[in-house]
Amino acid sequence: MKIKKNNENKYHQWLSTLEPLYGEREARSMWRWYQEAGRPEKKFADDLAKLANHYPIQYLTGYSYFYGDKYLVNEDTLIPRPETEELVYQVLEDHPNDQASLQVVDLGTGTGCIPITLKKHRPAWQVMGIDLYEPTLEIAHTNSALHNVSIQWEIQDILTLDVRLLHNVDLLISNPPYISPHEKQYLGGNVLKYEPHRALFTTDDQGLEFYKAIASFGDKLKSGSEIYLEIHEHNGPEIVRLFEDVKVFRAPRVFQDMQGKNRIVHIIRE
Ligand SMILES: C[S@@+](CC[C@H](N)C(=O)[O-])C[C@H]1O[C@@H](n2cnc3c(N)ncnc32)[C@H](O)[C@@H]1O
Repeated sequence: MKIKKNNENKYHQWLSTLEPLYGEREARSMWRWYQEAGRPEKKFADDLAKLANHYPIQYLTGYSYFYGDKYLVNEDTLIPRPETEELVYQVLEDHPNDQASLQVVDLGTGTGCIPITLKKHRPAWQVMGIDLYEPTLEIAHTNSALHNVSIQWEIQDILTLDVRLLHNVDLLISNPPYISPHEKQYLGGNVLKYEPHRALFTTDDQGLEFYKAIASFGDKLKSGSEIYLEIHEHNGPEIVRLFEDVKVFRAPRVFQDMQGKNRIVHIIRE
């Protein structure tokens, strides 16, 4: 009874602090998330102060969800986004055969949410996840162990990728950094302040450097292989042009997300 009363007080404190910042619905859903995470009681005041400062609840509790599954996250990993679930959905939808043994590579893997989900749904696939940063890949590795799937993890720079890795690849997938430096001003404080900038930003003004690198590997991919890319909603035409210019690809298809925004580009190697 005492505990319940204590929890009630906390709940009121929670709502009065977070509702003005996040709205009622979000503040309540964050409360449920917090309860589920089972944080130690003595951390409550500190945790609430962090959340009031827009620290993501996913980093606070150490996990997030992707495609219905739980993933460890920390400040070395981007928090997986719903748009990326649509990318994975498209790949699975286009490749329903769970017996085919395809070679799949995910460039810029973060938590490993893309390759792990693909491997869970298509166990016959051989899947590799690449990232430049060791602490990020450590989280991806732990996530694959938690999900009990076997993925090959590689440290590589996408911009100077060892193209021998692409030799036998059937599906190349990437949600690379695609926000240009001058768009920083439009990002929410929580994203800008706490999520890893190396996962978000490009160094070029158009946010295209990773797509340019991937298009340049084009001739190293085998005939019939496919590329699936998550893109910035404003960059569809430029990215299509980049791949058209290389002349080894069929006309790229652009898919819209549930909000009707350009979000995925699909390209097939001739
Ligand atoms: C937008 S995040 C995507 C993470 C994850 N795939 C997802 O969808 O949630 C981009 C990822 O690319 C990685 N990255 C950034 N620059 C890189 C580079 N030059 N080479 C390889 N990986 C890089 C970042 O560490 C980050 O994990």
